[in-house]
Amino acid sequence: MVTLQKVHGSENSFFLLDETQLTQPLSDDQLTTLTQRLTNKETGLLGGADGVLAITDAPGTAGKMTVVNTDGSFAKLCGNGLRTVARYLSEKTGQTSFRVHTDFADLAVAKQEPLAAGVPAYSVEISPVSFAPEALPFANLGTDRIVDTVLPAIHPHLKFTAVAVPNPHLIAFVSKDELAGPDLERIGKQLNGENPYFPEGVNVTFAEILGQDTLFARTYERGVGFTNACGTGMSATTLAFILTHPHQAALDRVNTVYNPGGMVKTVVHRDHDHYWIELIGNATVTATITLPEAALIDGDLQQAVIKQTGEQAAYERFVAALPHRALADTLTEGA
Ligand SMILES: N[C@H](CCC[C@H](N)C(=O)O)C(=O)O
Repeated sequence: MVTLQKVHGSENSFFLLDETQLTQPLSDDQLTTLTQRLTNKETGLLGGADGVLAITDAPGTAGKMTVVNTDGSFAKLCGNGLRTVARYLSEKTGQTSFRVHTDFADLAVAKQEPLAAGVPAYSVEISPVSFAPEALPFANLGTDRIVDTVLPAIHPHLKFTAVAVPNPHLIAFVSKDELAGPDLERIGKQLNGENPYFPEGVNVTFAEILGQDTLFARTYERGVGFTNACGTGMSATTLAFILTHPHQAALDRVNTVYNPGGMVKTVVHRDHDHYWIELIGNATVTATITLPEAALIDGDLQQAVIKQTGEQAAYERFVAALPHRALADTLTEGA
């Protein structure tokens, strides 16, 4: 039998699968097929999800995280998901501070004080960070560095920042009306379909500046579409905030980022010539799913035994008490 978890960070939801339970790890094709099956909002389990987080052994770290978007594409990193993987590995190994392996870096993670009763929290390292065109990749935009830059091919007057953390992000600071308007979806769809600018797609975030060190972020994700939150997106956005609005944000200072699914904290650090971002937020397990290994491999979900954990109620109490809920509630994607 195999047990998966249904998890979320800021209501950005995933199925978490510890592949070390399996007689052999899944192939990339099997993981892609399983992800599309499990996460489908109509035919998947528990109303679907935004992706799958697969854990495998990795020498010298507590384990490796592989991220698959709901469309089956692989992602370089997932900030909200990494917090739930940190919790899973902490509870599995008893460690509270350790590293999780990804193809691009071994990332430091640590258990934090709960955000509220029944709302466990973890901090995770978001890195490596790069503004280089080949890191996103981007091309055909008339520049090899996009920081506070108008990109007429994408929007007539918004100023964008593009950064890989290491998955690709394109960020603009906008008004409240623009945040709720049609442009985010239009740009998200344009740059995640066939296009000469971001050939591998890009996560697009619009953020409203609410005050010093305080943002509201909404993301149209590569490989998913709108989600309630994007951890790497909120991390990249606070780096862009510091670079483009130096009177309202600063390195090594705590930022609060509200999103349709809740809230996270970030701190942007700079070591010599490179940035890294600390992302702190909830790691909630809403259910466990148990089924025979063969049924999992075959995508036969009929046999799945589902147990709710009861944690969602505590998370909803925490979110209900947050400021800016009115704006969030107008933007929440079905949980
Ligand atoms: N859609 C993203 C991966 C998930 C990132 C997001 N869910 C997060 O929390 O960082 C990509 O393809 O780069």
